[in-house]
Amino acid sequence: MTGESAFLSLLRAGAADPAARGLMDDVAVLDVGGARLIVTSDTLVESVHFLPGDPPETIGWKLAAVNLSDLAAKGAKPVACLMNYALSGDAAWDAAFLSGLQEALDRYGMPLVGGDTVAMPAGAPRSFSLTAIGEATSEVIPARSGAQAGDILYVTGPVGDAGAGLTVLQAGRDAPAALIESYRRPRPRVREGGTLVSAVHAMMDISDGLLIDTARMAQASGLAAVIEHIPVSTELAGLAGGGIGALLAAATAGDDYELLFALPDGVDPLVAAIRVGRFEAGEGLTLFLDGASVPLPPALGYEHGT
Ligand SMILES: Nc1ncnc2c1ncn2[C@@H]1O[C@H](COP(=O)(O)OP(=O)(O)OP(=O)(O)O)[C@@H](O)[C@H]1O
Ligand SMILES: Cc1ncc(C[n+]2csc(CCOP(=O)(O)O)c2C)c(N)n1
Ligand SMILES: [Mg+2]
Repeated sequence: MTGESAFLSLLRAGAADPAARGLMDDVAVLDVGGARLIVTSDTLVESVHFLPGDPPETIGWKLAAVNLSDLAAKGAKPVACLMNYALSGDAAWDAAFLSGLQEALDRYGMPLVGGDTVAMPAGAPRSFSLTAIGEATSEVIPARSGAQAGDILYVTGPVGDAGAGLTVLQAGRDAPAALIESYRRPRPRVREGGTLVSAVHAMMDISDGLLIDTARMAQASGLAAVIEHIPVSTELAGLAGGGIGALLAAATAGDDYELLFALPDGVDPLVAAIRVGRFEAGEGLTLFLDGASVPLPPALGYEHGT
């Protein structure tokens, strides 16, 4: 057993508490004294989640943003967060990281209320974790598992910009600033999540890629999903073209932090959204683009340890 999904399967076997939602969701949901808290935790590791040369302000921003994105996926209102910080060995770098973190926390109203600080052995990669706490804003908190046959699948924006930004940064090439910005400073869809929460049958954020995250929603819901459209930005189309290779790269790169949600056919999403597919009885994921069936790529998205 090496990969992330195999390890999660082991964890799921022991996740009996209802708050865990079977470890099949973006968050835990805790009933505490009449209130419902939404809790999520994410880690960023140097050379895994960000590049060693990325500006430290953007890494602080991204640590907050990836957690806020999971809260957004449940329509939760941010309440507070805790951070586990490994000193970088460079005080100016640490201060710049904190300024970027604070900017995001101020923007989305999520105060830092605690955490822990350590130093790592010399040469260790930088690594930071944040645990975000939100408050439910709806009676039913959407899971990944609620999609129904006939539902339409939407995303709140195009996919693949961040992945393309990473690719050009890794290659040391020039790229439209928007792509690099998407990679370094993702914008969590907190407002959209709050609007969508009462209408959707299922909702999650796209962190690992449109294809793999759709497959997860389909599996959690006991349905088949058909992807019929892979939306890309004009910047990405300008850089990579609209060929099938470019579209599949966009749908599998991950780091998008758009919301992916299922709505009954005919229901208006009420936020800017792009229709990407539908759910039907059965199981698995199929791709059907421009009226033709397209074989799935070997990897549907990003998975640690594979
Ligand atoms: N080491 C762990 N211990 C306990 N639960 C875990 C662990 N790793 C993941 N989980 C849980 O497994 C579930 C699925 O995790 P997954 O990483 O697929 O979702 P996510 O947090 O939305 O994604 P991302 O990490 O890309 O933001 C979540 O409920 C998560 O809290
Ligand atoms: C340097 C570098 N290489 C690769 C990637 C791509 N990447 C890493 S983790 C992840 C999924 C989300 O993370 P998690 O599942 O841990 O929340 C993605 C898409 C990156 N961001 N930076
Ligand atoms: Mg998530």
